[in-house]
Amino acid sequence: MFAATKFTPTPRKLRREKTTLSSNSDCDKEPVHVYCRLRPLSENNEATPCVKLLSHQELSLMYESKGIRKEIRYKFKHIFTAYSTQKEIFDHVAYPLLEDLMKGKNALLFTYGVTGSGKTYTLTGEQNNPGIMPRCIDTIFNSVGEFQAPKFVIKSDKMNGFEVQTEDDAMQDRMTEVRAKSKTPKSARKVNGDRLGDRFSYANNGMKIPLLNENSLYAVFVSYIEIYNNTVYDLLDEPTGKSLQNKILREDSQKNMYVNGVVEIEVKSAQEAFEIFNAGQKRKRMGCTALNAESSRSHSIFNIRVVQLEQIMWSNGKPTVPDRNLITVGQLSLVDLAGSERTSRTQNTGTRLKEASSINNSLMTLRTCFEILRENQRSKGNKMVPYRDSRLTYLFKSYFEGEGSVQMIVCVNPSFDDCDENMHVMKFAEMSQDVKIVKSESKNIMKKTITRNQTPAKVKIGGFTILPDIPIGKFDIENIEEIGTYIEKVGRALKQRKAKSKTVDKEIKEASDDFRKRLVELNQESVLSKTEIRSFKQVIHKQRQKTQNLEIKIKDLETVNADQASKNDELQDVIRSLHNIINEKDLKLNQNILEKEKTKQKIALASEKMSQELDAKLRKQREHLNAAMKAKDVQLRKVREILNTETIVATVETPAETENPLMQTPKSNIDHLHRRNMASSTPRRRRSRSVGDVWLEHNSVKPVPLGTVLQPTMKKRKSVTKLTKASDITNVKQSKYCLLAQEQDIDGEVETKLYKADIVPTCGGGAQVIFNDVERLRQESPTS
Ligand SMILES: Nc1ncnc2c1ncn2[C@@H]1O[C@H](COP(=O)(O)OP(=O)(O)OP(=O)(O)O)[C@@H](O)[C@H]1O
Repeated sequence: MFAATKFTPTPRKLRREKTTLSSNSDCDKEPVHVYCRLRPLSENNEATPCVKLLSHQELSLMYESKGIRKEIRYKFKHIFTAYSTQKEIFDHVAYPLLEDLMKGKNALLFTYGVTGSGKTYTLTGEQNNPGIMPRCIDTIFNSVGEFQAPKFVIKSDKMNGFEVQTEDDAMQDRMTEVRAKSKTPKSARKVNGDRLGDRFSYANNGMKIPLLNENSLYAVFVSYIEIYNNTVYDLLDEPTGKSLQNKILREDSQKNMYVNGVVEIEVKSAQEAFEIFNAGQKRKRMGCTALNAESSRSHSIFNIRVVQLEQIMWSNGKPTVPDRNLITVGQLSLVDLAGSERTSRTQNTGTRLKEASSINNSLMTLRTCFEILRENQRSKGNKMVPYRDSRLTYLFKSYFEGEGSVQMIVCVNPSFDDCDENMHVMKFAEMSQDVKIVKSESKNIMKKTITRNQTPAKVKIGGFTILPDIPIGKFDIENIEEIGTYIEKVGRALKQRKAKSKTVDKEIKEASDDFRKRLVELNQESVLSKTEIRSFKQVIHKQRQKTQNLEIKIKDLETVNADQASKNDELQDVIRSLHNIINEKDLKLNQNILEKEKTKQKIALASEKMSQELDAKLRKQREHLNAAMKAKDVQLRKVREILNTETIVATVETPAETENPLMQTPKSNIDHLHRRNMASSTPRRRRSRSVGDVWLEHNSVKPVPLGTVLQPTMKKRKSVTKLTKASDITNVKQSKYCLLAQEQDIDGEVETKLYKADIVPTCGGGAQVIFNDVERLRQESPTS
């Protein structure tokens, strides 16, 4: 039964799907590199593009919103213009990935963009203008050249691992392949190996990657799969019937995703690789849409794996695979994503519509995964990344969660028709640049090569064929017959010895060969063991160094800790003394508060006493003043009574005064009576009872001239328009007050009112205004 060691590439740390948290520090990570490629505008497009290049790393996208032209800026690692060549893109983006690949590192490169934006053109290119993939193949084969391992020494186990077998076994496999080929009719020779009928080629770019280790042999493997309507198909698989069988995705023991049972072909030349790619390309689902005559309807993934077999022995210019060797595997996945498309633009229906919705769904999941990864990395969160929502993201999980470089080329058609979709693409691209991926490390794995029929070399010690002895006879020297018989015996023995000596020689030669072989084996084993020991020693040395560093760090930390502890003690002392000071201050403060309280109480008592005394004094003074006021009021009343009596007397007794046209308002009932008596005999006249008085005439507004016959007599008067201060009234010279008011009645006639009053001084030094008369002067038109 076939027996071989299995190798699974680059073991990575165990990862949980749910988390992005790993022990890797940020310096072990690098962001997703995002490049942008602008394609030339197609001839039937408008002359002005919707993209303006600002620098090699920045562009602005013009768009219209509510009739207003706006622009948004986006930044990329590098922007390739419509004039950039395929070679420039390869040199800038893919060549560094190939350098890593040859060192056993992993990388994922994918093109992303709107349908028809140039993703396939960038990745595959055209026969006379090859894209990234053919250039990669050429560069790999130019580099490995004569350092290729004989075919089938390394074999894919179709489970993401490799088997290493001896040259003899590899030779047997090669013979089987030749026999199988000769039996297969030419028409049926499709993918595996010979595709002579399909001479698909690209011009060799002549580029090389300097090899690090010339004691290594290399084997290049390719596989080609597509994800169509969220189902995985192997494009290099033989179709069962008309269609390809769908494949399932699996995780290997190292938690790396792989396509179960995928056909992985060892290719020995670039030409062979192109033919295999071309065969797969023919099976890839393409379709004609309104936006692209050759639109990819699926996501396609072309995998290149370079396996490096180290510690090869060279004898007579030929490599020999030893029993044990170091093996390194690097993987480059070139992914041509199907383009996002809006049904409103493509007007797809039926199958195309289903394809479009599946494409858009998987791209949406890719965006969501990136968003959550970024969010988790930013907030150190642990949100579930929905890799399993789409086969595309599930397959790439190893890259996003594990190790490797992830690079994206965003393809942009700068037509205004694509503007809206380009905006979404660029938004995603910009966001992706924030996602960080753990850098890939090349790792060597020690592998033992086991032959299928392993029979360890045996060293023959002893047990050689024994030569017959030469008989020693006793005979009589004179007896010739006895001598003859003895000679015959010796001759026979010699003959036998001679016959057997060849066998013995052969046996000795075999034994010495075995011994030499065993010695070589032991030597090889000791060399390998020495290498192993050396590598173990290196590991131990590194570990020791790490331990020493850690010990130094621990010591440093302990010192820092001790310093901190002493500082802490000092600070505690300071805190304690501060507490004491605070307590003392608190005590003083409390005493002060107590004293203040006492003083307040004293003041309150004193002020209460004083206010009581003042109240008593005030009460006495008030009583005293009230008594004085009452006495004065009595006196005043008496004076007023006397004055009133004098006025009546004066009005009755002075005849001359009856002719006086002065109007005087009667004050008492007596005066009224008197006036009524006079009305029948004398014309209605009024006069002031105090001709000599000084009037304070208060005209708030300038009065309309009266123009009447009867005029108020105020010989001595002081006219004011406003009473502004108390002295206007209290002036002792003024004894009369007259307020003049005019108003118009409904007929437009003016009525003048004179409100007359006495100004009586009060005992407090003020004055009382006592109104006692109103004179109305009213003019009436004879017609009214
Ligand atoms: N940089 C370029 N220079 C010249 N022609 C280009 C360029 N990019 C794309 N094209 C042309 O544009 C057309 C569409 O390109 P391509 O098929 O690569 O688009 P795509 O993004 O892969 O589309 P889909 O997502 O539909 O598969 C092709 O005819 C291609 O030759």
